[in-house]
Amino acid sequence: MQIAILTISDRASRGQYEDLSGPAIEEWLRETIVSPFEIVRWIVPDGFGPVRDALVELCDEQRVDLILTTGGTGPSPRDETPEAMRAVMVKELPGFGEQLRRASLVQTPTAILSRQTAGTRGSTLIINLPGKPTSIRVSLNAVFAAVPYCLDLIGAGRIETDPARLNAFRPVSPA
Ligand SMILES: Nc1ncnc2c1ncn2[C@@H]1O[C@H](COP(=O)(O)OP(=O)(O)OP(=O)(O)O)[C@@H](O)[C@H]1O
Ligand SMILES: Nc1nc2c(c(=O)[nH]1)N[C@H]1C(S)=C(S)[C@@H](COP(=O)(O)O)O[C@H]1N2
Repeated sequence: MQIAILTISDRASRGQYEDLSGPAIEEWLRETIVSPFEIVRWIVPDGFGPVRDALVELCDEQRVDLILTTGGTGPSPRDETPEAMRAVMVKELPGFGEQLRRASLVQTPTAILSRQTAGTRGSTLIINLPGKPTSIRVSLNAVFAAVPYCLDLIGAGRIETDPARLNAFRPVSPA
């Protein structure tokens, strides 16, 4: 089971500030997932090309099971994560974006500015999170219960979570 964390930020990619969002995602995953997994961490600048190329390579060459992106989802001219997602995803899962924006609205009225979404390419699930480090926990807490079953459905690796932190929901199919 390989999980990629893709930080999308002009300034973090240039070393102008320390990437705090990628490490916040890694910390949350290490606290929550109890089955074996490896983490790959990449940082790319904003913009369509770098994000598209990173997503394609992580899906098609590295064959990771899950990609969590952070950043580039807003309306600023350089925010093109959703455009790159549209070029890369084969199936969009719009429920992720709906739930993520709803959960973040509790923190900030500007949550609706995020155009974040999720989707699959082959047996990889890609989920977008906003760039702000403080958005990470609320976002992952809001949607991750559905992630292990989604990975089962697309033929990706299996994730078990610590039930004290998060109950992964897997519907029981009738015998
Ligand atoms: N990976 C990150 N690590 C730490 N702080 C971040 C990160 N991404 C975003 N931020 C913070 O959140 C703010 C708003 O995020 P946004 O994605 O709009 O970044 P930005 O202002 O476009 O910066 P950048 O030039 O890095 O892309 C940033 O100004 C920064 O303070
Ligand atoms: N939980 C949470 N969600 C949030 C925010 C935040 O601070 N916390 N910032 C919002 C803002 S101000 C913007 S512009 C969008 C897009 O951010 P991004 O371009 O860094 O992805 O996410 C929104 N979602």
